[in-house]
Amino acid sequence: MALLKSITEPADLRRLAAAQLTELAGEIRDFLIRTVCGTGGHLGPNLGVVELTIALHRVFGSPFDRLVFDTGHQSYVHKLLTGRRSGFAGLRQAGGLSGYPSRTESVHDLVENSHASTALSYADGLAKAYALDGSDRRVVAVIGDGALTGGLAWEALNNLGACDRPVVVVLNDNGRSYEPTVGGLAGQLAALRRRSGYADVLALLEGAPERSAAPTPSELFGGLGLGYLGPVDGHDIAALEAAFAAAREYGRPVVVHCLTRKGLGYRPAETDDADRLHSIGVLDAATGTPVKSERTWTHAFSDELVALGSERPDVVAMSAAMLRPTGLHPFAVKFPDRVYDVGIAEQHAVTSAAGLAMGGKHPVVAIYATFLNRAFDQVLMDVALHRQPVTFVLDRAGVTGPDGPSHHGMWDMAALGVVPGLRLAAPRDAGTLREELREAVDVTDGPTVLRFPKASLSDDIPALHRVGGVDLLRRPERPDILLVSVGVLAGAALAAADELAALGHRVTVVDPRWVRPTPPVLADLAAEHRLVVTVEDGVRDGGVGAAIATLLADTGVEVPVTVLGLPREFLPHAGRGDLLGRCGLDAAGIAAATLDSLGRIPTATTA
Ligand SMILES: Cc1ncc(C[n+]2csc(CCOP(=O)(O)OP(=O)(O)O)c2C)c(N)n1
Ligand SMILES: CC(=O)[C@@H](O)[C@H](O)COP(=O)(O)O
Ligand SMILES: [Mg+2]
Repeated sequence: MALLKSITEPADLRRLAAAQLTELAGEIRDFLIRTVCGTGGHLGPNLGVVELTIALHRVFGSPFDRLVFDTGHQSYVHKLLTGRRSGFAGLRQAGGLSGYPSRTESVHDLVENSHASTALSYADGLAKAYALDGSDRRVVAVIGDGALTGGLAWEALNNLGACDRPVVVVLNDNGRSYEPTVGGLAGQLAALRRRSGYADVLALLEGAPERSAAPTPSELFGGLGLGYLGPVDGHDIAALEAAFAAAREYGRPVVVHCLTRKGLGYRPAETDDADRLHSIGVLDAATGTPVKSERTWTHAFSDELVALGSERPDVVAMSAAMLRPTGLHPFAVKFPDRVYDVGIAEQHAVTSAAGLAMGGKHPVVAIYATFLNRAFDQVLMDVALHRQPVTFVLDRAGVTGPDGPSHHGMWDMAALGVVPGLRLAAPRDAGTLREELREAVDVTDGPTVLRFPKASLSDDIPALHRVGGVDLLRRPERPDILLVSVGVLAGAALAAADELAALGHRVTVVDPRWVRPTPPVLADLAAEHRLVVTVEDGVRDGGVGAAIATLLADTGVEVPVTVLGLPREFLPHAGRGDLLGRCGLDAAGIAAATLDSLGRIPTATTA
């Protein structure tokens, strides 16, 4: 590790000889395998960009020249080369290194958002700003072939193709998102990958007559007005440096097409046909096998969807390049012609689902809660306006944990709560997940949404009985507090009720199940208590609890409501339980907030 330890800033790279660069690449791979297997993270993607990142930092002068990493999951090597090796022991842990670029960590980092397909737009804007300042700073956007399937990237390419600003687009083409990249673009890139090597393309660009018979370097990009250099061997540092140096002087936007291999240098990743160990938990580094495997909410959804698929031939499934992470793979195996992977294209996924519904199908769009944010208009105007029966299954809802602020799925219940005709359920356990999924696909006149966390499953929580669609989980004699728990927080709510009961309080606990729109029966239940407390793992403002307070106000039920939820903040990366506790959404926090509210109820109204 001597060479890696000697690199504290990119300038240190430029004094290394070629042989040392190869040795450094080996040290970086060893370091990544050893540390990321111990912490979890994006091992496969980062093993694929070792040489590419070394070459980038040798040719471009970060932070004067700006490097923008699309999605940012492949920025570990960049972090190692910019002085953050010592932080990797705490990767993606509370107070530790972020798994994505972080402006507070380094001046070399720019974009923290882990949502794909944004880098080219940032680059376009940065280049415009530098052009206005008369600066000759270069802007380099590193984008994967998967991220290039996102529509936003093509909006940016359309603009870049018409300008003469010095933007370098480094296309990190490993042929995969998680799975092999899909769509017509994948075919085009595959054709380009099969072309001769980089030197041939340079000769072509220089117009050497013997090359004139070859096709133009890239109809894909050239046709848009962008330069194209490549394909380049993405693991040959000298070739990469030559291409980047040519790109740096190109004078207008140019794509450098780099061919890389995801997971290179770690056999379990290189041989993993699923997703080249794209995003891993803690692994046994020697074998590449997970240290622990547990049954999660995703498994419960996956199994029930397969069962539904056998009963309902109209049910089809859709993913935005995340077939396995969202649990759709078993459905795809059993019903290969009824599952669609549209690439990293959530907006297209939603509107295409509206089309499928108009065609008589019932699409189930499986997507991480945070990634649906970018398709809000499509849910609102393409699905709900037309009252189309599309079911959205939002995995990673609530606090996800290690992936940090742009991954927490905390906005859905507030954002989707304003969509007319949309119904949203928050199951509390596997049993209610199965039940509510079936209820959702039976809805024929509008969108339905289910949301559940990135978590292992606990035991099912039985209901005493159901009233107005709401499950009563606890119902003491002469209750004084109504505790409304949303989804997975039912366990914490019941534990809080136990703590309050030990202090003599009598707490009714209910699970609304379908939380948007607000079940009217909650007004009747509230009227029987002297305090209502709502708890949800979604943003508090405009969330479920706020809507319940509005219901009570609209129906004249004058019972105080305490709304507990996530703050309107970007929450850091940390353990999920730790973050929920910090936000007062564990049993102790719920009990304390309830006692505090009780203490503020004027005694005149005390029963
Ligand atoms: C909008 C959005 N959808 C989905 C994801 C999940 N995701 C993270 S990385 C990734 C694959 C990225 O593939 P690529 O851009 O080719 O990068 P590679 O991992 O191959 O280096 C996906 C789908 C995301 N980050 N953002
Ligand atoms: C970068 C990205 O968006 C995904 O790779 C994400 O990190 C996966 O999250 P999970 O590990 O929770 O599936
Ligand atoms: Mg890729």
